[in-house]
Amino acid sequence: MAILEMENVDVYYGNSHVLFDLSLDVEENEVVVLLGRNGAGKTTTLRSIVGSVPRREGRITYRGTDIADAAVDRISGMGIKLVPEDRRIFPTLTVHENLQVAAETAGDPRPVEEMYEIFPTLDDLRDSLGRDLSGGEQQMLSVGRALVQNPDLLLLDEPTEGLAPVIVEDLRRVFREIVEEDVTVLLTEQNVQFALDLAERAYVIEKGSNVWEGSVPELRERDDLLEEYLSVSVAESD
Ligand SMILES: Nc1ncnc2c1ncn2[C@@H]1O[C@H](COP(=O)(O)OP(=O)(O)OP(=O)(O)O)[C@@H](O)[C@H]1O
Repeated sequence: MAILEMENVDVYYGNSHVLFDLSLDVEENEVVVLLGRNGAGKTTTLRSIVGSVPRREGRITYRGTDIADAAVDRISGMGIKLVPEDRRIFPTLTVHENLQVAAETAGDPRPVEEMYEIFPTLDDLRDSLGRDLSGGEQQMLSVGRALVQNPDLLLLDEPTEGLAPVIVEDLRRVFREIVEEDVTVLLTEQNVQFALDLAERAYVIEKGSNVWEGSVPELRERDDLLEEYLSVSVAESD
């Protein structure tokens, strides 16, 4: 059963029309990836789900409740947590404090210590300030801050952006463990290889519109789509 449903959604920034009749759904315990080039509308789609940009047309429902006009706090309170592209950790708090603050603001948090089991790298950095972490460590902390809040649906916006390949490899291992925990995830990615490795189902969007949806194994066979909309070859995505 779909827990999140977006139907025929249109979003504007001022007069600029950015999402056109966009539809997608995410089922419980599924990992779904939203793929598309720079500027395709991936971030805007996630923002419309969490309520930070209003939709002008269309329906967005979460577990059967209409959330299209709901406030950001209410949507967060329903268990939808976004890890934004810019990570937004607290630079002057330690790793441990960052996790504690996130846990304290959640209704039903997980124990902070569990985050150190998922991210052993963070365990060694408990007393380090957020601003002193590398990009990969910040990304782990940012995901840890969302996970400690025990999300019902985790939205990840380009988690590998700007990270060195060796760090992406590390993240891939950690994310695999996370998705095996039965968390429901909708992620956006430009790193097709990373995305196809984690997700079960994919949507491809171009200029704010759906151009394809299907299973990841099907997408791997679609060299034409990967080249046309994502500028990668099948060989690169293997
Ligand atoms: N705050 C804003 N005001 C006006 N236009 C915006 C704003 N944010 C994004 N846009 C425009 O909306 C379109 C979709 O942007 P969006 O960030 O959703 O794409 P994306 O697929 O996430 O790409 P990226 O990988 O660059 O983040 C782009 O044309 C972008 O320039």
